[in-house]
Amino acid sequence: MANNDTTDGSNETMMRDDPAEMDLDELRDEIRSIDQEIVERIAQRTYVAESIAAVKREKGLPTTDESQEEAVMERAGANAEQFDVDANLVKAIFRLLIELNKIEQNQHGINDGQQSNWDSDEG
Ligand SMILES: C=C(O[C@@H]1C=C(C(=O)O)C=C[C@H]1O)C(=O)O
Repeated sequence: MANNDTTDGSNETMMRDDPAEMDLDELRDEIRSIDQEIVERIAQRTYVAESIAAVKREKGLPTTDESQEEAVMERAGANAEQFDVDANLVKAIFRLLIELNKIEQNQHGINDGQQSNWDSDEG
């Protein structure tokens, strides 16, 4: 087996076995493990954003920062291109991650009055 240690934050998919030599169950195990890592990293991203929101609150700043959001989106597009995946779809995922943070921040009572794009009376 290849070295599957992912703790260094490197792009682990590049380090793993050749998919052509893995059977379906092994490949689906690989996906399951990656899916768990993705959700874990999303949770970590949300946790850091909550810390940022707390600092902003201390400083009397709004939680939403549109110029920072634009920088995040631009970075997402550049990273997508680097790894040869569809930049627009990756940016759509990052738009959702930003919205997730805003919803979490609202739920923790640190709403600055700005609505998330996903806030709605319906649903
Ligand atoms: C995390 C921050 O707060 C909000 C959430 C962002 C995000 O999820 O990337 C970006 C900008 C802010 O609207 C931040 O300002 O960095």
